[in-house]
Amino acid sequence: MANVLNVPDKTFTREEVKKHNTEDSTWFIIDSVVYDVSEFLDAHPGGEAVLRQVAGQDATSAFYNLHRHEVLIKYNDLAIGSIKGEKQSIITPRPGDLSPVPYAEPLWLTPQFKSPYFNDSHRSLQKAIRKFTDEVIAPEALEKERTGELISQDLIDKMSKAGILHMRMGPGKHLHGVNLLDGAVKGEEFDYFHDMIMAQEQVRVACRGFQDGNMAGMAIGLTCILNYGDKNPALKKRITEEVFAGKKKICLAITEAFAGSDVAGLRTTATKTPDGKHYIVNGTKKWITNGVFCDYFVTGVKTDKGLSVLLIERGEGVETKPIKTSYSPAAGTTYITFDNVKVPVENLLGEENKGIYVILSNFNHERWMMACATIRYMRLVVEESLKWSHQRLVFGKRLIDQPVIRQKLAKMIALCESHQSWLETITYQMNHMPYSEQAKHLGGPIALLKMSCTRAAHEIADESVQIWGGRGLTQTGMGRVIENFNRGYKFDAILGGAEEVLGDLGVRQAMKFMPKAVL
Ligand code: HEM
Repeated sequence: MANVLNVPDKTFTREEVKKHNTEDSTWFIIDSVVYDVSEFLDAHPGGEAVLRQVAGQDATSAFYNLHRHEVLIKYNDLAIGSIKGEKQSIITPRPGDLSPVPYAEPLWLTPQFKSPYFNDSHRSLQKAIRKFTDEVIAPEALEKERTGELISQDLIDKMSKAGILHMRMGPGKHLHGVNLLDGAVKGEEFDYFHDMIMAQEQVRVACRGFQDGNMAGMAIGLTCILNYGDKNPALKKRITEEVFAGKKKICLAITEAFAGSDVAGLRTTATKTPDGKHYIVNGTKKWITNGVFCDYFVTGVKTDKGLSVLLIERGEGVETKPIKTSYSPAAGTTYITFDNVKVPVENLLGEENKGIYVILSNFNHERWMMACATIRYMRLVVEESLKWSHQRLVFGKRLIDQPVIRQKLAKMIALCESHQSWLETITYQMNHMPYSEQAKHLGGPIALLKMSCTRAAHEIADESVQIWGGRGLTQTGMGRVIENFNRGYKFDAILGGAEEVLGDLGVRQAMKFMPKAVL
Protein backbone atom coordinates (compact mmCIF):
# COMPACT_ATOMS: atom_id res chain seq x y z
CA MET A 1 0.00 0.00 0.00
CA ALA A 2 1.36 3.44 -0.93
CA ASN A 3 1.43 5.96 1.89
CA VAL A 4 0.32 8.97 -0.15
CA LEU A 5 -2.80 9.69 -2.15
CA ASN A 6 -2.21 9.40 -5.91
CA VAL A 7 -4.83 11.14 -8.00
CA PRO A 8 -5.02 10.52 -11.78
CA ASP A 9 -4.36 13.66 -13.91
CA LYS A 10 -7.92 13.75 -15.32
CA THR A 11 -10.09 16.77 -14.34
CA PHE A 12 -13.89 17.21 -14.14
CA THR A 13 -16.29 20.07 -13.42
CA ARG A 14 -18.68 19.92 -10.46
CA GLU A 15 -21.56 19.86 -12.99
CA GLU A 16 -20.16 16.70 -14.58
CA VAL A 17 -19.91 14.99 -11.19
CA LYS A 18 -23.55 15.91 -10.41
CA LYS A 19 -24.73 13.77 -13.32
CA HIS A 20 -23.30 10.61 -11.75
CA ASN A 21 -26.21 10.14 -9.45
CA THR A 22 -27.85 7.18 -11.15
CA GLU A 23 -28.47 3.49 -10.58
CA ASP A 24 -25.34 2.61 -12.57
CA SER A 25 -23.00 5.40 -11.66
CA THR A 26 -22.16 6.80 -8.20
CA TRP A 27 -19.54 9.53 -8.03
CA PHE A 28 -18.81 12.11 -5.34
CA ILE A 29 -16.16 14.60 -4.34
CA ILE A 30 -13.96 14.46 -1.26
CA ASP A 31 -11.55 17.37 -0.85
CA SER A 32 -11.58 18.24 -4.58
CA VAL A 33 -10.87 14.63 -5.59
CA VAL A 34 -13.51 12.77 -7.60
CA TYR A 35 -14.33 9.19 -6.55
CA ASP A 36 -16.22 6.63 -8.62
CA VAL A 37 -17.66 4.17 -6.08
CA SER A 38 -20.12 2.46 -8.47
CA GLU A 39 -18.30 -0.88 -8.13
CA PHE A 40 -17.56 -0.35 -4.42
CA LEU A 41 -21.15 0.08 -3.19
CA ASP A 42 -21.51 -3.58 -2.14
CA ALA A 43 -18.12 -3.68 -0.47
CA HIS A 44 -18.45 -0.42 1.52
CA PRO A 45 -18.33 -1.37 5.25
CA GLY A 46 -20.77 1.45 6.02
CA GLY A 47 -23.32 0.16 3.49
CA GLU A 48 -24.58 1.14 0.06
CA ALA A 49 -27.37 3.53 1.02
CA VAL A 50 -25.12 6.14 2.65
CA LEU A 51 -22.99 6.37 -0.47
CA ARG A 52 -26.00 6.73 -2.77
CA GLN A 53 -27.28 9.54 -0.53
CA VAL A 54 -24.26 11.69 -1.44
CA ALA A 55 -24.02 10.65 -5.11
CA GLY A 56 -23.11 13.61 -7.34
CA GLN A 57 -22.37 15.80 -4.31
CA ASP A 58 -19.43 17.12 -2.33
CA ALA A 59 -19.10 14.50 0.46
CA THR A 60 -16.05 15.98 2.21
CA SER A 61 -17.73 16.75 5.56
CA ALA A 62 -19.76 13.55 5.52
CA PHE A 63 -16.61 11.52 4.88
CA TYR A 64 -14.36 13.13 7.48
CA ASN A 65 -17.10 12.96 10.08
CA LEU A 66 -16.82 9.17 9.91
CA HIS A 67 -13.46 8.03 8.55
CA ARG A 68 -9.73 8.37 9.12
CA HIS A 69 -7.90 10.01 6.23
CA GLU A 70 -5.84 6.82 5.75
CA VAL A 71 -9.02 5.09 4.43
CA LEU A 72 -8.68 7.16 1.24
CA ILE A 73 -5.10 6.00 0.82
CA LYS A 74 -6.11 2.36 1.26
CA TYR A 75 -8.86 2.73 -1.34
CA ASN A 76 -6.83 5.01 -3.60
CA ASP A 77 -7.99 3.14 -6.73
CA LEU A 78 -11.46 4.69 -6.37
CA ALA A 79 -10.06 8.16 -7.13
CA ILE A 80 -10.57 8.96 -10.82
CA GLY A 81 -9.43 12.59 -11.02
CA SER A 82 -9.91 16.02 -9.49
CA ILE A 83 -12.11 19.08 -9.87
CA LYS A 84 -10.83 21.52 -12.50
CA GLY A 85 -9.11 24.55 -10.97
CA GLU A 86 -9.27 23.24 -7.38
CA LYS A 87 -6.52 21.97 -5.12
CA GLN A 88 -6.65 19.42 -2.29
CA SER A 89 -6.53 21.15 1.08
CA ILE A 90 -6.11 18.12 3.35
CA ILE A 91 -2.51 17.11 3.88
CA THR A 92 -1.57 13.49 3.30
CA PRO A 93 1.48 12.92 5.47
CA ARG A 94 4.39 11.22 3.71
CA PRO A 95 6.42 8.57 5.54
CA GLY A 96 8.79 10.33 7.91
CA ASP A 97 6.92 13.66 7.95
CA LEU A 98 6.47 15.68 11.12
CA SER A 99 2.88 16.42 12.03
CA PRO A 100 1.75 20.04 11.66
CA VAL A 101 -0.92 19.56 14.38
CA PRO A 102 -0.10 21.66 17.49
CA TYR A 103 1.35 19.53 20.34
CA ALA A 104 1.60 16.51 18.04
CA GLU A 105 5.39 16.70 18.24
CA PRO A 106 7.55 17.38 21.29
CA LEU A 107 8.69 21.00 21.50
CA TRP A 108 12.21 20.18 20.30
CA LEU A 109 10.74 18.97 16.98
CA THR A 110 8.46 21.98 16.56
CA PRO A 111 10.15 24.52 14.25
CA GLN A 112 9.27 27.61 16.33
CA PHE A 113 10.89 26.23 19.51
CA LYS A 114 14.49 25.74 20.63
CA SER A 115 15.96 23.12 22.95
CA PRO A 116 19.35 22.95 24.67
CA TYR A 117 19.38 19.14 24.58
CA PHE A 118 19.28 18.08 20.94
CA ASN A 119 22.03 18.29 18.29
CA ASP A 120 22.19 17.43 14.58
CA SER A 121 22.76 13.72 15.19
CA HIS A 122 19.60 13.53 17.31
CA ARG A 123 17.67 15.20 14.53
CA SER A 124 19.07 12.96 11.82
CA LEU A 125 18.33 9.84 13.89
CA GLN A 126 14.77 11.05 14.49
CA LYS A 127 14.22 11.50 10.75
CA ALA A 128 15.65 8.10 9.90
CA ILE A 129 13.76 6.11 12.54
CA ARG A 130 10.47 7.87 11.78
CA LYS A 131 10.76 6.94 8.12
CA PHE A 132 11.74 3.37 8.99
CA THR A 133 8.84 3.12 11.44
CA ASP A 134 6.30 4.49 8.94
CA GLU A 135 7.51 2.39 6.03
CA VAL A 136 8.75 -0.86 7.56
CA ILE A 137 7.38 -1.33 11.09
CA ALA A 138 3.89 0.22 10.85
CA PRO A 139 2.35 -2.07 8.19
CA GLU A 140 3.33 -5.22 10.08
CA ALA A 141 2.50 -3.75 13.50
CA LEU A 142 -1.05 -2.85 12.47
CA GLU A 143 -1.63 -6.27 10.97
CA LYS A 144 -0.17 -8.27 13.86
CA GLU A 145 -1.84 -6.17 16.56
CA ARG A 146 -5.13 -7.16 14.98
CA THR A 147 -4.44 -10.83 14.25
CA GLY A 148 -2.39 -11.46 17.39
CA GLU A 149 0.36 -13.17 15.41
CA LEU A 150 3.98 -12.83 16.50
CA ILE A 151 6.59 -10.60 14.88
CA SER A 152 8.02 -11.95 11.60
CA GLN A 153 11.62 -13.03 11.13
CA ASP A 154 11.71 -10.73 8.10
CA LEU A 155 11.06 -7.64 10.25
CA ILE A 156 13.59 -8.79 12.86
CA ASP A 157 16.18 -9.21 10.08
CA LYS A 158 15.49 -5.74 8.71
CA MET A 159 15.79 -4.18 12.18
CA SER A 160 18.99 -6.08 12.85
CA LYS A 161 20.49 -4.86 9.57
CA ALA A 162 19.52 -1.27 10.40
CA GLY A 163 21.17 -1.53 13.85
CA ILE A 164 17.83 -1.06 15.61
CA LEU A 165 18.29 -4.14 17.79
CA HIS A 166 21.67 -2.77 18.94
CA MET A 167 20.13 0.63 19.69
CA ARG A 168 17.40 -0.93 21.83
CA MET A 169 20.11 -1.60 24.44
CA GLY A 170 20.91 2.09 24.92
CA PRO A 171 24.36 3.74 24.74
CA GLY A 172 27.48 1.59 25.09
CA LYS A 173 30.38 -0.23 23.46
CA HIS A 174 28.01 -2.65 21.71
CA LEU A 175 27.18 0.24 19.31
CA HIS A 176 30.75 1.12 18.39
CA GLY A 177 31.43 0.57 14.72
CA VAL A 178 27.87 -0.61 14.01
CA ASN A 179 26.07 0.93 11.03
CA LEU A 180 23.04 2.62 12.57
CA LEU A 181 20.22 3.44 10.16
CA ASP A 182 22.59 4.16 7.28
CA GLY A 183 24.87 6.34 9.34
CA ALA A 184 22.15 8.49 10.93
CA VAL A 185 24.28 8.54 14.10
CA LYS A 186 27.70 7.15 15.01
CA GLY A 187 27.60 4.40 17.62
CA GLU A 188 30.27 6.24 19.62
CA GLU A 189 28.06 9.36 19.84
CA PHE A 190 24.85 7.57 20.76
CA ASP A 191 23.59 8.95 24.09
CA TYR A 192 20.41 8.72 26.15
CA PHE A 193 18.66 11.35 24.02
CA HIS A 194 19.21 9.12 20.99
CA ASP A 195 17.89 6.27 23.11
CA MET A 196 14.82 8.35 24.01
CA ILE A 197 14.19 9.17 20.35
CA MET A 198 14.33 5.47 19.42
CA ALA A 199 11.90 4.57 22.20
CA GLN A 200 9.47 7.38 21.43
CA GLU A 201 9.37 7.23 17.65
CA GLN A 202 8.46 3.55 17.44
CA VAL A 203 5.43 4.06 19.68
CA ARG A 204 3.70 6.15 17.01
CA VAL A 205 2.29 3.06 15.30
CA ALA A 206 -0.11 2.84 18.26
CA CYS A 207 -0.05 -0.92 18.68
CA ARG A 208 0.62 -1.46 22.39
CA GLY A 209 0.72 -5.27 22.24
CA PHE A 210 2.97 -5.43 19.19
CA GLN A 211 5.20 -2.75 20.75
CA ASP A 212 6.12 -5.30 23.44
CA GLY A 213 6.18 -8.16 20.93
CA ASN A 214 8.76 -6.17 19.00
CA MET A 215 11.75 -7.43 21.00
CA ALA A 216 10.94 -5.76 24.32
CA GLY A 217 12.16 -8.95 26.00
CA MET A 218 15.56 -8.44 24.41
CA ALA A 219 15.71 -4.82 25.53
CA ILE A 220 15.46 -5.89 29.18
CA GLY A 221 17.05 -9.36 28.99
CA LEU A 222 20.22 -8.82 26.99
CA THR A 223 21.31 -5.98 29.30
CA CYS A 224 22.12 -8.56 31.98
CA ILE A 225 24.43 -10.38 29.57
CA LEU A 226 26.12 -7.15 28.49
CA ASN A 227 26.60 -5.94 32.08
CA TYR A 228 27.18 -9.20 33.95
CA GLY A 229 28.39 -11.72 31.35
CA ASP A 230 32.12 -10.94 31.64
CA LYS A 231 32.99 -14.02 33.72
CA ASN A 232 32.24 -16.11 30.64
CA PRO A 233 33.42 -14.06 27.63
CA ALA A 234 32.80 -16.86 25.11
CA LEU A 235 29.17 -17.17 26.21
CA LYS A 236 28.71 -13.40 26.23
CA LYS A 237 30.13 -13.11 22.71
CA ARG A 238 28.02 -15.95 21.34
CA ILE A 239 24.75 -14.75 22.83
CA THR A 240 25.16 -11.08 21.95
CA GLU A 241 26.21 -11.85 18.39
CA GLU A 242 23.31 -14.23 17.81
CA VAL A 243 20.77 -11.87 19.36
CA PHE A 244 21.98 -8.72 17.59
CA ALA A 245 21.93 -10.67 14.32
CA GLY A 246 18.28 -11.52 15.04
CA LYS A 247 19.05 -15.24 14.79
CA LYS A 248 18.18 -15.99 18.42
CA LYS A 249 15.72 -14.33 20.81
CA ILE A 250 16.16 -13.57 24.50
CA CYS A 251 13.87 -12.42 27.31
CA LEU A 252 13.91 -11.59 31.00
CA ALA A 253 12.13 -14.12 33.22
CA ILE A 254 11.74 -12.74 36.72
CA THR A 255 8.06 -12.48 37.74
CA GLU A 256 6.09 -15.46 38.96
CA ALA A 257 2.55 -16.20 39.99
CA PHE A 258 4.01 -15.95 43.51
CA ALA A 259 5.93 -12.70 43.07
CA GLY A 260 5.42 -9.67 40.82
CA SER A 261 7.00 -6.41 41.96
CA ASP A 262 8.14 -8.27 45.12
CA VAL A 263 11.12 -10.05 43.52
CA ALA A 264 12.40 -11.26 46.90
CA GLY A 265 9.45 -13.68 46.97
CA LEU A 266 10.57 -15.78 43.97
CA ARG A 267 10.10 -19.54 44.33
CA THR A 268 11.94 -20.91 41.29
CA THR A 269 14.88 -22.83 42.72
CA ALA A 270 18.37 -23.60 41.38
CA THR A 271 20.20 -26.34 43.27
CA LYS A 272 23.82 -27.19 42.51
CA THR A 273 24.63 -30.78 41.48
CA PRO A 274 27.05 -32.64 43.80
CA ASP A 275 29.90 -32.25 41.25
CA GLY A 276 29.32 -28.46 41.30
CA LYS A 277 29.09 -28.29 37.49
CA HIS A 278 25.39 -27.61 37.04
CA TYR A 279 22.34 -26.06 38.62
CA ILE A 280 19.04 -27.95 38.51
CA VAL A 281 16.23 -25.45 38.03
CA ASN A 282 12.61 -26.05 39.04
CA GLY A 283 9.74 -23.59 39.07
CA THR A 284 7.55 -21.31 37.00
CA LYS A 285 7.53 -17.81 35.54
CA LYS A 286 4.50 -15.74 34.58
CA TRP A 287 3.85 -12.68 32.35
CA ILE A 288 7.17 -13.10 30.54
CA THR A 289 7.17 -10.80 27.51
CA ASN A 290 8.26 -12.59 24.28
CA GLY A 291 8.84 -15.87 26.14
CA VAL A 292 6.88 -17.96 23.62
CA PHE A 293 9.39 -17.29 20.86
CA CYS A 294 12.62 -17.03 22.88
CA ASP A 295 15.68 -19.25 22.83
CA TYR A 296 17.27 -17.75 25.96
CA PHE A 297 15.74 -16.86 29.32
CA VAL A 298 17.58 -14.59 31.75
CA THR A 299 15.99 -16.10 34.82
CA GLY A 300 15.74 -15.04 38.45
CA VAL A 301 16.19 -18.08 40.74
CA LYS A 302 16.57 -18.87 44.44
CA THR A 303 19.97 -20.34 45.29
CA ASP A 304 21.03 -21.54 48.75
CA LYS A 305 21.57 -18.10 50.32
CA GLY A 306 19.68 -15.65 48.17
CA LEU A 307 18.70 -14.70 44.63
CA SER A 308 20.80 -15.47 41.57
CA VAL A 309 20.38 -14.89 37.84
CA LEU A 310 20.97 -17.68 35.32
CA LEU A 311 20.97 -17.74 31.56
CA ILE A 312 18.78 -20.72 30.66
CA GLU A 313 18.66 -22.05 27.11
CA ARG A 314 15.47 -23.50 25.69
CA GLY A 315 15.81 -27.29 25.86
CA GLU A 316 14.73 -30.30 27.88
CA GLY A 317 12.45 -29.37 30.77
CA VAL A 318 11.66 -25.84 29.51
CA GLU A 319 8.09 -25.27 28.35
CA THR A 320 6.36 -22.07 27.30
CA LYS A 321 2.71 -21.32 26.67
CA PRO A 322 0.93 -18.08 25.78
CA ILE A 323 -1.08 -16.14 28.36
CA LYS A 324 -4.12 -14.26 27.10
CA THR A 325 -4.00 -10.72 28.47
CA SER A 326 -6.06 -7.65 27.61
CA TYR A 327 -3.64 -6.42 24.97
CA SER A 328 -2.73 -8.24 21.75
CA PRO A 329 -1.25 -11.77 21.82
CA ALA A 330 1.32 -10.19 19.47
CA ALA A 331 3.19 -9.26 22.69
CA GLY A 332 3.99 -12.92 23.23
CA THR A 333 3.13 -12.89 26.96
CA THR A 334 4.17 -16.23 28.39
CA TYR A 335 3.88 -18.74 31.22
CA ILE A 336 7.09 -20.77 31.58
CA THR A 337 7.70 -24.00 33.45
CA PHE A 338 11.17 -25.29 34.34
CA ASP A 339 11.22 -28.97 35.31
CA ASN A 340 14.62 -30.31 36.36
CA VAL A 341 16.38 -28.11 33.83
CA LYS A 342 20.15 -28.68 33.83
CA VAL A 343 22.05 -25.39 33.52
CA PRO A 344 25.89 -25.18 33.43
CA VAL A 345 27.30 -23.11 36.33
CA GLU A 346 29.11 -20.97 33.72
CA ASN A 347 25.67 -19.54 32.87
CA LEU A 348 25.52 -17.67 36.20
CA LEU A 349 25.29 -13.91 35.60
CA GLY A 350 26.98 -11.83 38.29
CA GLU A 351 27.65 -13.35 41.71
CA GLU A 352 25.80 -16.29 43.23
CA ASN A 353 23.25 -15.14 45.82
CA LYS A 354 23.77 -11.54 44.73
CA GLY A 355 21.41 -11.67 41.78
CA ILE A 356 19.36 -8.83 43.20
CA TYR A 357 22.06 -6.43 41.90
CA VAL A 358 21.76 -7.93 38.41
CA ILE A 359 17.99 -7.52 38.53
CA LEU A 360 18.07 -4.03 40.02
CA SER A 361 20.73 -2.81 37.58
CA ASN A 362 18.23 -3.31 34.81
CA PHE A 363 15.31 -1.55 36.38
CA ASN A 364 16.25 2.10 35.90
CA HIS A 365 16.76 1.87 32.18
CA GLU A 366 13.67 -0.30 31.76
CA ARG A 367 11.47 2.11 33.72
CA TRP A 368 12.90 5.12 31.94
CA MET A 369 12.23 3.43 28.54
CA MET A 370 8.65 2.77 29.64
CA ALA A 371 8.25 6.40 30.62
CA CYS A 372 9.57 7.47 27.18
CA ALA A 373 7.02 5.23 25.47
CA THR A 374 4.04 6.11 27.66
CA ILE A 375 4.61 9.83 27.25
CA ARG A 376 4.88 9.52 23.47
CA TYR A 377 1.71 7.48 23.30
CA MET A 378 -0.05 10.16 25.39
CA ARG A 379 1.01 12.71 22.77
CA LEU A 380 -0.43 10.60 19.98
CA VAL A 381 -3.75 10.53 21.82
CA VAL A 382 -3.60 14.33 22.12
CA GLU A 383 -2.93 14.63 18.37
CA GLU A 384 -5.74 12.27 17.42
CA SER A 385 -8.17 14.02 19.77
CA LEU A 386 -7.27 17.47 18.45
CA LYS A 387 -7.84 16.28 14.89
CA TRP A 388 -11.11 14.57 15.74
CA SER A 389 -12.42 17.58 17.65
CA HIS A 390 -11.93 19.71 14.55
CA GLN A 391 -13.44 17.12 12.26
CA ARG A 392 -16.46 15.86 14.15
CA LEU A 393 -19.76 17.73 13.82
CA VAL A 394 -22.31 17.28 16.62
CA PHE A 395 -25.33 19.39 17.57
CA GLY A 396 -24.54 21.48 14.48
CA LYS A 397 -21.03 22.45 15.66
CA ARG A 398 -17.54 21.02 15.64
CA LEU A 399 -16.58 19.29 18.88
CA ILE A 400 -13.78 21.82 19.39
CA ASP A 401 -16.40 24.58 19.54
CA GLN A 402 -17.73 23.09 22.79
CA PRO A 403 -15.94 24.58 25.87
CA VAL A 404 -16.18 21.25 27.73
CA ILE A 405 -14.11 19.57 25.00
CA ARG A 406 -11.50 22.34 25.10
CA GLN A 407 -11.17 21.85 28.87
CA LYS A 408 -10.47 18.16 28.38
CA LEU A 409 -7.88 18.88 25.69
CA ALA A 410 -6.20 21.48 27.90
CA LYS A 411 -5.74 18.95 30.67
CA MET A 412 -4.42 16.31 28.25
CA ILE A 413 -1.94 18.68 26.62
CA ALA A 414 -0.66 19.97 29.97
CA LEU A 415 -0.10 16.43 31.28
CA CYS A 416 1.72 15.43 28.15
CA GLU A 417 4.01 18.47 27.93
CA SER A 418 4.92 18.48 31.62
CA HIS A 419 5.93 14.82 31.57
CA GLN A 420 8.00 15.21 28.40
CA SER A 421 9.88 18.11 30.01
CA TRP A 422 10.55 16.10 33.17
CA LEU A 423 11.69 13.16 31.04
CA GLU A 424 14.15 15.36 29.13
CA THR A 425 15.56 16.77 32.40
CA ILE A 426 16.18 13.25 33.73
CA THR A 427 17.62 12.11 30.40
CA TYR A 428 20.11 14.98 30.55
CA GLN A 429 21.23 13.77 34.00
CA MET A 430 21.63 10.22 32.64
CA ASN A 431 23.98 11.58 29.99
CA HIS A 432 26.13 13.22 32.64
CA MET A 433 26.27 10.56 35.34
CA PRO A 434 28.15 7.24 35.38
CA TYR A 435 25.87 4.20 35.55
CA SER A 436 26.80 3.51 39.21
CA GLU A 437 25.83 7.05 40.22
CA GLN A 438 22.59 6.80 38.24
CA ALA A 439 21.45 3.93 40.44
CA LYS A 440 22.06 6.08 43.51
CA HIS A 441 20.71 9.43 42.36
CA LEU A 442 18.27 8.64 39.59
CA GLY A 443 16.58 5.44 40.78
CA GLY A 444 14.13 7.52 42.83
CA PRO A 445 13.39 10.22 40.24
CA ILE A 446 12.94 7.62 37.46
CA ALA A 447 10.56 5.61 39.66
CA LEU A 448 8.54 8.78 40.39
CA LEU A 449 8.54 9.77 36.72
CA LYS A 450 7.17 6.40 35.65
CA MET A 451 4.60 6.42 38.44
CA SER A 452 3.48 9.92 37.54
CA CYS A 453 3.29 9.36 33.80
CA THR A 454 1.08 6.29 34.12
CA ARG A 455 -1.22 8.32 36.42
CA ALA A 456 -1.28 10.97 33.68
CA ALA A 457 -1.96 8.25 31.09
CA HIS A 458 -4.92 7.17 33.20
CA GLU A 459 -6.36 10.70 33.08
CA ILE A 460 -5.69 11.04 29.36
CA ALA A 461 -7.25 7.65 28.60
CA ASP A 462 -10.33 8.66 30.55
CA GLU A 463 -10.73 12.14 29.04
CA SER A 464 -10.00 11.02 25.49
CA VAL A 465 -12.62 8.30 25.44
CA GLN A 466 -15.20 10.86 26.59
CA ILE A 467 -14.24 13.04 23.61
CA TRP A 468 -14.44 10.12 21.20
CA GLY A 469 -17.55 8.38 22.53
CA GLY A 470 -18.26 4.90 21.12
CA ARG A 471 -15.37 5.22 18.66
CA GLY A 472 -12.95 5.33 21.58
CA LEU A 473 -14.18 1.84 22.44
CA THR A 474 -14.00 0.47 18.88
CA GLN A 475 -10.95 -1.43 17.68
CA THR A 476 -11.23 -0.45 14.01
CA GLY A 477 -11.94 2.83 12.27
CA MET A 478 -11.61 6.38 13.56
CA GLY A 479 -11.00 5.75 17.26
CA ARG A 480 -8.53 2.89 16.88
CA VAL A 481 -5.68 4.72 18.63
CA ILE A 482 -7.85 5.80 21.56
CA GLU A 483 -9.22 2.28 22.06
CA ASN A 484 -5.73 0.77 21.88
CA PHE A 485 -4.40 3.32 24.39
CA ASN A 486 -7.27 2.69 26.79
CA ARG A 487 -6.67 -1.06 26.64
CA GLY A 488 -2.90 -0.77 26.94
CA TYR A 489 -1.89 2.01 29.32
CA LYS A 490 -2.50 -0.17 32.37
CA PHE A 491 0.34 -2.45 31.29
CA ASP A 492 2.72 0.45 31.85
CA ALA A 493 1.21 1.07 35.29
CA ILE A 494 2.09 -2.53 36.30
CA LEU A 495 5.07 -3.76 34.24
CA GLY A 496 8.54 -2.81 35.45
CA GLY A 497 7.19 -2.03 38.95
CA ALA A 498 3.63 -1.13 39.91
CA GLU A 499 2.77 2.54 40.40
CA GLU A 500 2.46 2.21 44.18
CA VAL A 501 5.75 0.33 44.55
CA LEU A 502 7.54 2.96 42.48
CA GLY A 503 6.00 5.86 44.36
CA ASP A 504 7.14 4.30 47.61
CA LEU A 505 10.62 3.66 46.21
CA GLY A 506 10.92 7.29 45.14
CA VAL A 507 10.10 8.55 48.61
CA ARG A 508 12.28 5.97 50.37
CA GLN A 509 15.23 7.04 48.18
CA ALA A 510 14.59 10.64 49.24
CA MET A 511 14.55 9.53 52.90
CA LYS A 512 18.09 8.17 52.47
CA PHE A 513 19.34 11.62 51.53
CA MET A 514 17.39 13.51 54.17
CA PRO A 515 19.92 15.54 56.20
CA LYS A 516 19.68 14.95 59.95
CA ALA A 517 20.46 18.61 60.53
CA VAL A 518 17.02 19.75 59.44
CA LEU A 519 15.07 17.42 61.76
C1 HEM B 1 -14.09 6.74 -1.19
C2 HEM B 1 -14.99 6.87 -0.25
C3 HEM B 1 -15.19 5.97 0.92
C4 HEM B 1 -14.47 4.89 1.34
C5 HEM B 1 -13.21 4.28 0.71
C6 HEM B 1 -15.09 4.40 2.54
C7 HEM B 1 -14.63 3.33 3.29
C8 HEM B 1 -15.12 2.98 4.53
C9 HEM B 1 -14.52 2.06 5.43
C10 HEM B 1 -13.20 1.30 5.20
C11 HEM B 1 -15.30 1.99 6.53
C12 HEM B 1 -15.05 1.12 7.80
C13 HEM B 1 -14.64 1.99 8.97
C14 HEM B 1 -13.28 2.61 8.84
O1 HEM B 1 -12.32 1.89 8.59
O2 HEM B 1 -13.18 3.83 9.01
C15 HEM B 1 -16.40 2.85 6.31
C16 HEM B 1 -17.43 3.03 7.21
C17 HEM B 1 -18.50 3.88 7.00
N1 HEM B 1 -18.67 4.74 5.94
FE1 HEM B 1 -17.45 4.94 4.36
N2 HEM B 1 -16.17 5.16 2.81
C18 HEM B 1 -16.27 6.14 1.86
C19 HEM B 1 -17.20 7.14 1.78
C20 HEM B 1 -18.26 7.31 2.62
C21 HEM B 1 -19.22 8.38 2.57
C22 HEM B 1 -19.17 9.53 1.59
C23 HEM B 1 -20.10 8.16 3.59
C24 HEM B 1 -21.34 8.94 4.00
C25 HEM B 1 -21.99 9.74 3.35
C26 HEM B 1 -19.71 6.96 4.26
C27 HEM B 1 -20.35 6.40 5.35
C28 HEM B 1 -19.85 5.41 6.14
C29 HEM B 1 -20.48 4.96 7.35
C30 HEM B 1 -21.81 5.44 7.94
C31 HEM B 1 -19.62 4.00 7.89
C32 HEM B 1 -19.80 3.25 9.21
C33 HEM B 1 -19.09 4.14 10.24
C34 HEM B 1 -18.96 3.56 11.62
O3 HEM B 1 -19.11 2.35 11.80
O4 HEM B 1 -18.69 4.39 12.51
N3 HEM B 1 -18.59 6.47 3.67
N4 HEM B 1 -16.29 3.45 5.09
